[in-house]
Amino acid sequence: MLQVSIIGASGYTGAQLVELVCNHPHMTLARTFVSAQSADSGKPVSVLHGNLAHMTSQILEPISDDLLHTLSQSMDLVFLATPHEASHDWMNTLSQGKAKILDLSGAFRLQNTEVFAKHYGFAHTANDSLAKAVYGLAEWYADDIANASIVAVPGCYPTASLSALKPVVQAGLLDATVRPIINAVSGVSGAGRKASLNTSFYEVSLQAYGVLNHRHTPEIEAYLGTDVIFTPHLGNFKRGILATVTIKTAAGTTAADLQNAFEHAYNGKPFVRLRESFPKIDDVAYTPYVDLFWKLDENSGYAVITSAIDNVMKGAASQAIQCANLIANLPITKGLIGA
Ligand SMILES: NC(=O)C1=CN([C@@H]2O[C@H](COP(=O)(O)OP(=O)(O)OC[C@H]3O[C@@H](n4cnc5c(N)ncnc54)[C@H](OP(=O)(O)O)[C@@H]3O)[C@@H](O)[C@H]2O)C=CC1
Ligand SMILES: CC(=O)N[C@@H](CCC(=O)OP(=O)(O)O)C(=O)O
Repeated sequence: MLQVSIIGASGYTGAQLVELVCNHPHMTLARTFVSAQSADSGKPVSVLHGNLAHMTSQILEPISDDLLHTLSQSMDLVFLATPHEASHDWMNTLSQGKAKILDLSGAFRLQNTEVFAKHYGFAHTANDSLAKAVYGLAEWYADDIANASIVAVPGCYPTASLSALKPVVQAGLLDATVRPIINAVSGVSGAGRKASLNTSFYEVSLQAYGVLNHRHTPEIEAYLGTDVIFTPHLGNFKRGILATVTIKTAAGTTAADLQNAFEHAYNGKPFVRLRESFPKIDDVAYTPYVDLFWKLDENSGYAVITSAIDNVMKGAASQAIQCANLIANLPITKGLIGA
């Protein structure tokens, strides 16, 4: 059994990981952590997340530098479901032992440290760890992930956006002179569990934010290889992302070409469902799937692709488990689909 610890286990993605690890037939949840000063340290994780009540009696422990070192030596897998700064500051210590680290934050997704500093607001100084980090978009970088000691699990919007766009780029069907336009709506769980006015029940409506400067724009561009216009929106629902992606296809592209591109990209990829109509958020909420559908106007060359995911699952925790399965040489579906 793989010995697993989760740091940030009281948050939305951390608690989702607790559930997935407890249900995983090859993983044992050894320890769960919150920050050193957390008001929740000493509490059972199931007191904060009642859906876990039947599943675990794990207590949330306060993390410390000494413990990071211990975990690096004693665990097989450590999941970081923590703020970017915390993951950044801890990675060098955590990654020095045998443990493989799966980081759900954005701290190790961008190899360009200037772009990182501009979008994350602090300098990247964990150079050795950054050099080792592999981007965890599981359907696209499986071989690299399988051999990685540090996985930077993608952001939720980049997962939805790249899943829609990469097949088109890979097949050479994108007119690269016209930037893809991504409009995406996320449920409030995307903003994390901490209380804030913007995400309180009475305030949340449907609104664009981060316009033309969201940190996921450079992440999408880095792993797509082309610039995009990305506009996130906050919606008044709990879980899920619906991304509507408008592209100009290369001259002469047919509907059959697009169909072939998606079928080729996702043949044998059990978490990607190529749908026969436009997916809705309820189709994927609380699941590890990406649902895709598209329509091409062959006259104008414009196509609209819809991508739907659960931000906490495929956009974070279940994608991290996919990556862990790859590292452990287990079937990628283990603990997520079927037995
Ligand atoms: N929510 C989502 O849909 C997605 C989130 N992510 C990323 O995953 C990470 C976790 O997100 P999410 O679960 O939403 O966040 P939450 O705010 O819900 O949870 C954050 C967790 O980290 C703990 N924490 C906060 N500060 C520290 C610290 N300095 N040291 C140790 N633990 C700390 C919190 O507990 P406490 O403060 O009590 O210590 C809590 O357990 C973030 O980096 C986020 O950007 C990525 C993809 C999707
Ligand atoms: C609705 C909402 O606020 N969503 C978050 C994205 C969550 C995510 O993917 O997180 P990281 O890239 O930070 O890991 C945001 O826009 O900041």
